[in-house]
Amino acid sequence: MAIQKKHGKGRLDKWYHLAKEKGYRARAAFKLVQLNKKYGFLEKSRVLIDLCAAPGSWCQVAAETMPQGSLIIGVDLSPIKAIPRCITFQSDITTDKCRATLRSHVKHLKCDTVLHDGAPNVGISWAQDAFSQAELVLQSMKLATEFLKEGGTFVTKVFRSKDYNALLWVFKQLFVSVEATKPPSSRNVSAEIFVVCRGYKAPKRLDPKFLDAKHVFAEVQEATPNNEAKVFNPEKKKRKREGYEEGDYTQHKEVPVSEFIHTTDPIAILGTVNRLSFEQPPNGDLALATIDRLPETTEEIRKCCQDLKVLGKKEFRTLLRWRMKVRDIFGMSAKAKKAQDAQKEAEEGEEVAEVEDMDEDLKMQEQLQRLKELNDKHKRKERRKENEQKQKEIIRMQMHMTAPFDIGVEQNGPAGEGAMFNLGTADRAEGTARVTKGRMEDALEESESESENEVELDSDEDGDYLDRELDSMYENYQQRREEANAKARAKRARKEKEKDNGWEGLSDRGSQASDAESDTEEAPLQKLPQKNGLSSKAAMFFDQDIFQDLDLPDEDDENQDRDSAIELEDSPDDNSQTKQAPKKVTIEASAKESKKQKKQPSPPPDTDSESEDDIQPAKSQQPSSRPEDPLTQSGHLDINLITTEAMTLAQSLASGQKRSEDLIDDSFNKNTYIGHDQSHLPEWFLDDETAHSKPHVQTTKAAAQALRDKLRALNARPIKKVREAQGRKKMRAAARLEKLKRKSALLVEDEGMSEADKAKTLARMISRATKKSKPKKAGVKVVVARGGNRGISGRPKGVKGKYKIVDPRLKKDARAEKRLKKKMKK
Ligand SMILES: C[S@@+](CC[C@H](N)C(=O)[O-])C[C@H]1O[C@@H](n2cnc3c(N)ncnc32)[C@H](O)[C@@H]1O
Repeated sequence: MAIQKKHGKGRLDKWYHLAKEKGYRARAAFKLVQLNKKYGFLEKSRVLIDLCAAPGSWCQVAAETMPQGSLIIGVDLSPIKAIPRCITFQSDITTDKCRATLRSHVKHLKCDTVLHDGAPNVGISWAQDAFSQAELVLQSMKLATEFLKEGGTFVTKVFRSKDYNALLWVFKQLFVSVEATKPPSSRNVSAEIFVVCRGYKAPKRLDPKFLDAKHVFAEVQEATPNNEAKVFNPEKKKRKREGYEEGDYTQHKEVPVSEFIHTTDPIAILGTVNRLSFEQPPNGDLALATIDRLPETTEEIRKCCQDLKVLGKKEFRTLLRWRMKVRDIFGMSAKAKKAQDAQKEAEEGEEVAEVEDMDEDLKMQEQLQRLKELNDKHKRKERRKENEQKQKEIIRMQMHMTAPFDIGVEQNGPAGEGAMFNLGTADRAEGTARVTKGRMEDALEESESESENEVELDSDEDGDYLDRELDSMYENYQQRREEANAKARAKRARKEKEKDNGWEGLSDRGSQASDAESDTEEAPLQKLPQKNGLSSKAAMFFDQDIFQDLDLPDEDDENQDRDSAIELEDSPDDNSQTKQAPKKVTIEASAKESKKQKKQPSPPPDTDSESEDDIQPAKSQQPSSRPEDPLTQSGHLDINLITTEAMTLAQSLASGQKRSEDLIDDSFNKNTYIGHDQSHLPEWFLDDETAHSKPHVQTTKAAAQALRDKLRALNARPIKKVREAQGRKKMRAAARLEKLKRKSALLVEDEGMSEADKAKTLARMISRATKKSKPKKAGVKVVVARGGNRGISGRPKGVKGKYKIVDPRLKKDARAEKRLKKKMKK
């Protein structure tokens, strides 16, 4: 019998509930009830044998239906709980023992009916797996022929299979009437059929071939079994609707454990065998005894060996692992053999090259590989950091924030012990020129090629291991912050963009410069300002952006430069000029200007200076050449104060609290020029500095209030569209008035008209001209009865004035009607 889950689908059908209600042990009881209803054999029977009777529901039905005092004997592989008026015992119906027991119960009597409802339980217990269904039927029929009286009935279950016809043929030889039927209580999905054989012919002599499976069932070649699939995918086992394998009479296969250990194909054994036995054969097996005694042979292993058919993947793996261990112990594995050979050779005194086990070797290699990768990763990180530092230095140098000697360019030797970026090394490799040209790729290449040296140089001995740790921790912290905070992400992106832009701009400039001076390949530090005999440090200092804006007038053209963006007002007595100051000092404009200048690097400073000794900072651009003029086309200044700081400044300038010179003075502060080398400072420190180390700009309440008022007034203004519409209206009214004036003048001059008519016409014209257009009549609002408005009575929500609720189909229907009419016309 195939295993059926108690709570499987379809299991708890009406027959199940009915059986429970009636007190039958199985729903199968109704199959017999229905068969008997159709053929009526139970009522006539006095002696009945029920083969494969457990749990005993057929016996129950028989006991209920058969006449009082009838003999009912039930036999099964499984134990059957006692049933009133029934004799039951546990036995295999295919054995002689069972036949003998039956004989002992039946004694001299002959049976009226033999029932057989057996089905081998494949994969549950070896004993139940012994015979295929068809063979079991044949066995049961063998018993039936022995115990049935002439005219007796044999009821058996058969599965639809290729053996079915052969079985029927045999039945027909022995019985007068053979009928196959499927009672309603038998599930449709089940392949079972019940064959009711009536009128046993009771031949005096029965050809044994009739009951020999070999002769009855045709031999069918079996396909090669896939043992691995059986072992590792037991759950994928297909249910055998067509009965069970043939030709294998002893389906229960048992092999000694020692065979499993010895075999070269353990999976085949696990897939085909039912049990691995620890039982000693009659002549004894030493290997088996040893395996049995091994500590590796645990209780779990023994249990697994008991019944292989019920094992899962995990258990099979356990068994295979155990086999490997035992083979190692017995010296049967390749590993053990190698070790043995080595030992043997060593004993023989020969020189033995020790060959390590392959697995160990691999493990070692893997470990080494891992270590190497770790090391490489660390090195790569170090290199990246170095390159970043170099990049920063170069940018700073390009921006003239660092004097060459700060980074050791002016020195011939290395820049010192603790220098992060050793240009001396780069110089040796002809890298300085390229570096100063802004060719970062080259510098990177260079640094790559020198990576090994650098790594060595920058070892932990340099004492900055902790710094690096701190840096990496800070990097991690920033990453975490960026992940959690979109603002931080945006800031980072901005920073990176700025970095990129800055670099490109500088590269361009650098490349332009290098183009200009392309003849000299080796032009070290071409961009370093060397003008007017200034020391490179001084030139660098005055080359900063901040000096580009500053137009220090020459004594000659001092008076001509009054139109420059920031005008120096030297004469406080000149009131008119002082009053004009806020207009002339365009804070926003100059801010924009300086920003622009930052973006567009100023052209190289003029070297045609007259005096070589004078400190001659770069001239600022003349107003005419400025891309943005603070004066608009209308001649007004484009002043747009949008920050409190700007407003404060403007107010203080307007009220005379501050002069433009003060502004210039204020712009020189500790944050203006970062002359010192910051390359050694950690990133987290620099970040913090950029965030907080800024000049503090004073703001006043009055400025804030003025800005607020300004914005309020701005907000109170109608929007452009409305203003335009209002203007158009005014224009139209003016045009109408003009027309009226012209007409009235003509009217007055008309002599043909009486004064009364003139007055009338004039009044009409005036009333027409001043007549306001009637306000549009509020129409009826159409509300479609859809969504929340469906089926409502009363005013729909949010609808004011007149309304009409319309059906959503109204429009479509109206259209359809139109269409129909059109068709009809045609
Ligand atoms: C479907 S059940 C029988 C149900 C039973 N007719 C009833 O009314 O409860 C099939 C039974 O056949 C039994 N069986 C299978 N092979 C057997 C064998 N070789 N000898 C005895 N019983 C066997 C199984 O133990 C199982 O209990």
